[in-house]
Amino acid sequence: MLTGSNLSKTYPSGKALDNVTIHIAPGQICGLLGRNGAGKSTLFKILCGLVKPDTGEVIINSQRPKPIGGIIERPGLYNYLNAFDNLKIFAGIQGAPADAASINQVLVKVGLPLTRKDPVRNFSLGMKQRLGIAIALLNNPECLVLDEPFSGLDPIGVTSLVQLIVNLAAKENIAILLSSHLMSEISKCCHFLYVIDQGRIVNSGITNQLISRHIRTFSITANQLATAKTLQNYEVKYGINDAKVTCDAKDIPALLQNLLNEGIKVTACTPELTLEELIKTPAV
Ligand SMILES: Nc1ncnc2c1ncn2[C@@H]1O[C@H](COP(=O)(O)OP(=O)(O)OP(=O)(O)O)[C@@H](O)[C@H]1O
Repeated sequence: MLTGSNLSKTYPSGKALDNVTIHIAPGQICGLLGRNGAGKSTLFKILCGLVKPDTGEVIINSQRPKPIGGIIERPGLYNYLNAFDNLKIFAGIQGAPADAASINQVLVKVGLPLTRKDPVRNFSLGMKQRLGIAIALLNNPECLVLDEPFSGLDPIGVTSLVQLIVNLAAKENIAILLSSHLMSEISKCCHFLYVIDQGRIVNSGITNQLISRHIRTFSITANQLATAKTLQNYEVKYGINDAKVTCDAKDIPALLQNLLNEGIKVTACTPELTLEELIKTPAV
């Protein structure tokens, strides 16, 4: 169990964290959502013991040799060495088993091929992220913190990293905290979400509940939507291929029926949620 309790931090540039409290249970994946400069990295650095908070404390109940491991900003790698040698060096630094079998086991755990013997400077961003996670996993930590793990990855890279994170939480029973400013990516793998803005937690909750509570925008796809009379009763933004309609979720069945009555066949109706909405309208 990882608990950050009443954490505050002020830099000369201003207040970066303001009385932040978070909890993450073993096997749980928590997402920290926030815009640039919201305080995500500062919180991660405090949790990892890299920055001292002005007030508050971090408590990790752990029987494992390493309470917490993680990647903050980018994984720090020796780019001129291969993945195996990177892991061997970090295992030496962290006092983790550095024999070939143990290193290969970690490579397999994060889905890196044992056959790649070339320097990691040749690796794709996704592979570098995996190697960073492998280094963080050395010594079997209780908690894993990943700062913007999906940044720069293509959709296939995101999907496969999401799968890795989900597997790690479930199989290794690790408490995982990851940050992002993108709703769609973080909502795919997190059990619980915290929303941070200007250093404060402004919203939080079980992911599904938080999302359904705040959805007010639906993307509707159909032919001839621009001429639909039904939509004249709603706030609508027309896109090239869809119309974004603002309304309560309970109004959607009637809206779709009215469109059908007009002869407009809806082919997709997708709920949309932006970070701005989660920041703007906190939970009651
Ligand atoms: N070492 C530092 N010295 C001075 N100010 C800092 C320092 N680190 C962070 N800050 C400031 O604290 C605030 C929060 O920064 P932080 O990096 O924690 O945000 P973030 O949510 O991680 O942003 P991003 O998504 O852009 O990485 C920002 O205003 C930032 O400029």
